[in-house]
Amino acid sequence: MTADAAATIAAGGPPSERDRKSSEQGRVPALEARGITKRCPGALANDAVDLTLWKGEVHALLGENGAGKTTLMSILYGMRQPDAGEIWREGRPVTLRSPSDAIALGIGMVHQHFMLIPHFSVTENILLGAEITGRFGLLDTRRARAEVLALSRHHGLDVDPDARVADLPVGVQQRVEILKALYRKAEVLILDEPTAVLTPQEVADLFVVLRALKAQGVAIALISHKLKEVRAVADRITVMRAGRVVERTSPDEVDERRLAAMMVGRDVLLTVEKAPADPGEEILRVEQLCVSGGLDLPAVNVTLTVRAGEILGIAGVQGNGQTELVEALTGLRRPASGRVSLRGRDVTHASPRTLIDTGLSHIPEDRQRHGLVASYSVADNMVLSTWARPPFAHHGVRDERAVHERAASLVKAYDVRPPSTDAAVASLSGGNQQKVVLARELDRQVTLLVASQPTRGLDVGSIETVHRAIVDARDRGAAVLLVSAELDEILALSDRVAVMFRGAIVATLDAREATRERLGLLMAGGQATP
Ligand SMILES: Nc1ncnc2c1ncn2[C@@H]1O[C@H](COP(=O)(O)OP(=O)(O)OP(=O)(O)O)[C@@H](O)[C@H]1O
Repeated sequence: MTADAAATIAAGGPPSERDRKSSEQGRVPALEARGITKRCPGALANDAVDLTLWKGEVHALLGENGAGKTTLMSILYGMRQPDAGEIWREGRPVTLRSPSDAIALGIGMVHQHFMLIPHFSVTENILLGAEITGRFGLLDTRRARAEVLALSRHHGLDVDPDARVADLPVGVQQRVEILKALYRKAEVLILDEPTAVLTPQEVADLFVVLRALKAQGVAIALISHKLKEVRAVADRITVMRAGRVVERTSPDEVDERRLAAMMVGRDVLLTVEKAPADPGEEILRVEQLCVSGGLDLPAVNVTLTVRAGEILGIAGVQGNGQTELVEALTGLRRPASGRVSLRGRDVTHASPRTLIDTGLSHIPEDRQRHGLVASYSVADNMVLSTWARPPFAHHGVRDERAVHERAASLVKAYDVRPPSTDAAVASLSGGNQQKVVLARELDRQVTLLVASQPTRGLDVGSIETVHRAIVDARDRGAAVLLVSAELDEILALSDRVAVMFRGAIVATLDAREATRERLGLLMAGGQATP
């Protein structure tokens, strides 16, 4: 086994110091992928990938969008089957036909989109599919509740077993997902971009949990695009590019810049270069816009303005009304009262179509729901709002050549991979889907750009492209409203920063006065300091 492991590692690159030491000590890996290959239409998603997970380590999987990380993790969790290669669990080859096989072997996974039932309690969610029954097959809820409580105490995962999942913040819901895996006796835990939807405090809390699990011997595989976090929590790092493992390293061997370059195969600017703003006429005026929130959401009441040639960043912890505000501004939600004007024209109740015709571009927070038609091709998505007009149609007849020529040039300009205009958008990785939205929205005369979480799920190289594109739109005279839960993004791009808390804008600062600390305090409901 030890020699095999060493051979496996050698096949995909040099073994790291730790691999070597552990092999020498005769330890058996918790989980191993050996030569995993997975072909997808138009892409080799995994190409002879080797990965070794040791007990008691956090192993980060990094890679540019479309590198094959999710595919590999889905295979290790039995959701997809490889075309070639083997999976070994504690020194034995195993076959994973489904997630139930993986769970039975002590492998758990927490997906990016949680799989919990919102109206069930924490205990009910954890038990689902693994119910404890007493005599006569009846559910033993008291015992189940006690076990959930004991498990959460044992692992330091603080949750109320009786709370309704829908009432819990995202970070706590994630704890429920982790507990669900641990309840099924997971010794290997796969986490797919676990910090993408968390607030900075929730990220810190999660890392405390991960370190505790590690100390108890759990092997943790973690997909992430956030290099700072990877360096903070990982013991080892495997970097993938175009389906292959390209580097194996550890946080003490590399800095962020080097990691970024490993991921995308070139140097990446981790900061955006931009000239000071030169704001022109007022483009967007929002006056006491009231939008009613959902069941558990705050009502929104906002007043703001954005001028041509400036970026107004809206900072805030997610769930403070940003989504409702953006939906009201882009015609997706009816405001209850107030007024919105675009270049002086009242557009308070305008339809998305009218808004697009007035010069609105929108990068939506949820690209699957509001940005793309997944079953349509890349080309069709690129012309989603313009296909019935010249140059893409004449007298009601679509000009296929014009559509494909435009789509091909956008695919090239935004580096969409694979570079096909015919591929269904559903087959692209998340980051590449985002590039399609971005290309379409910026490829027209933009008066107002509303960009909501524009780089969520994107790799550092793509973030650089998106940030550049947003600053370029500003420099061409667009007014930009940027909504982001990422403080780094707000600080990097904004000329002014407004902080949203409980549905209201609690402060607006010049970007030069906005520091992480100051914004963090305001985002948590603190007072602005002079
Ligand atoms: N079901 C599928 N059909 C066609 N192509 C697919 C399918 N699943 C994955 N692919 C392709 O396989 C490659 C790897 O995708 P995967 O989702 O694993 O990447 P990733 O590294 O997780 O990317 P991201 O960071 O953007 O989530 C991509 O080129 C993707 O287009």
